[in-house]
Amino acid sequence: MPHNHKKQIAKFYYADKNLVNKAIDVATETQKKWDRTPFPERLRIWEKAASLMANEYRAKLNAATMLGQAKTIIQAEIDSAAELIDFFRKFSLLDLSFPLCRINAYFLKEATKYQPISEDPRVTKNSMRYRGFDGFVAAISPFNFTAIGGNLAYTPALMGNAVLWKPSDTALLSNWVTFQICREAGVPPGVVNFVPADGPVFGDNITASPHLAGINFTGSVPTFSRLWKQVAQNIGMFRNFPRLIGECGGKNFHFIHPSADVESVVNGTIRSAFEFCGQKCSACSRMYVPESLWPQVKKGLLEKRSQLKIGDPTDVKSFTSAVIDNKAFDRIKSYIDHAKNSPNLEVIGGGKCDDSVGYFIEPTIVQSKDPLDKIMKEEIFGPVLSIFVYKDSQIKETLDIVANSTQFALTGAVFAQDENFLKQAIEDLKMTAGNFYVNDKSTGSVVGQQPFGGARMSGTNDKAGGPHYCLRWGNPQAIKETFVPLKDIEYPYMQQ
Ligand SMILES: NC(=O)c1ccc[n+]([C@@H]2O[C@H](COP(=O)([O-])OP(=O)(O)OC[C@H]3O[C@@H](n4cnc5c(N)ncnc54)[C@H](O)[C@@H]3O)[C@@H](O)[C@H]2O)c1
Ligand SMILES: N[C@@H](CCC=O)C(=O)O
Repeated sequence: MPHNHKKQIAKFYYADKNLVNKAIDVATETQKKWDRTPFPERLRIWEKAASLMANEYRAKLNAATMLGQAKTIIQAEIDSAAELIDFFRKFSLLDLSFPLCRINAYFLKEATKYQPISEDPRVTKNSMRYRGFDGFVAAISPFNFTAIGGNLAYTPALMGNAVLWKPSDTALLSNWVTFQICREAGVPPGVVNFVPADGPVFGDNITASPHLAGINFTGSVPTFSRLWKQVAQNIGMFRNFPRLIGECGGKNFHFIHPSADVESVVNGTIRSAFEFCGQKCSACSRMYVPESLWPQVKKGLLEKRSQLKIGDPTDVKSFTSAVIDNKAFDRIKSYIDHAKNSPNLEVIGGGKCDDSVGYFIEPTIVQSKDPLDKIMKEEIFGPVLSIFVYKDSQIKETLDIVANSTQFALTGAVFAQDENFLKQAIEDLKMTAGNFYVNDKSTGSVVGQQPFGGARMSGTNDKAGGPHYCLRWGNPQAIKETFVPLKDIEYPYMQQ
């Protein structure tokens, strides 16, 4: 769908301040009833939604993701089929009240089966139950993963919350399809409220409501920082301390050791940097290569890059398509222009940008003589890979630059066959990534296998797709029941 057409549809359906506030009222009211819906019933609905996504609506979801977000066939399948279904099915197997256990969900059950100690069950019974929050949760999702939108809105809902889901302007179609499927599966009206809106209109109004109980955000650092500040400014006004979860950007690295397998390095880097035009928060965007391997790595990267077909996402031969919109096009192009104009930088592959029929940017490789140039430090969120070639004698110093030159800590990878080096690198780079890869690319986490999230300015690291994530949306209540009469106010030592 051409972007300006999407914008027109979006404007037509955008919620204004009054509609956002109406949705808040509906959610706050619905929460009370929804929270009383027993877990087995909620689980049946989630299972049904996953089944609809996996069968009847799989093609529709994938097509919506391809048309709306310009994902190729394989990228759409990874996202709006596989990952979205995994979020629903793996989380829906989290059964808090019945001993239903399946292999994929066993770790979730382990995390939630804890019950407090009851020293003498004839006298007292202690238990813990999970409620939703006393208010509403705002789920604010990014354009780049249909699955992330589904997870942000429906995991809090599974835990008993009522949600306002604000989709991204540029992912409306697939997110709407997800919402419709969930309604068909039986999620009652008012539990998840689909509220397309201008970002600031939505953000300003939810943070002005006393009923805001949580924000489940994925997107850029500036947007999350703004929301956090607004919550802080209004802190005396809320009924709860709103729970803030935010997964943000990255400047993800591939560090190559002289002992690395060059073929893995080349293939892993091309895929990580250029799949979906580098518009994955985990995409490799900076790379550090030793001088001794540079001729082979450079040859491999340039050869593979030149074979990539960039075109219509519905063409099975396309590796990637256009970037998401004109704003992204301008931002990415400005970094490529910077590379073309800077004496420290050289564009060694790609570099062409053409917005005549779509926002097309060639997969671009830039070599930087300066490891601290902004192109090596800032998130670009596009198909631009920046490379610093280091002297083999300066591994330690280069690792230090990898660890401390950006504000982010989302994903990173080291490639090496030398086991002693790997042991050392895992320690030296400990704080650089929430998701760390050894001899593998920095993208492609799978729900339940590599729980996802970064620290530092990359986010609150609550690990979507892992056992702890659900608990962040639960509001546990400890209950003590006493079975013997309370007969006295005197303490035992007074009775002698
Ligand atoms: N860490 C992760 O798991 C992860 C995953 C995907 C994307 N991302 C990050 O997301 C970014 C790309 O996504 P994007 O371009 O959609 O991000 P964005 O920050 O521009 O938008 C995210 C969402 O916030 C909304 N928004 C904008 N201004 C707002 C405001 N003032 N109040 C409330 N909501 C507002 C947008 O409309 C959108 O729905 C990148 O930085 C990427 O790294 C991170
Ligand atoms: N699950 C994704 C990360 C999502 C970010 O956009 C990956 O690891 O590729």
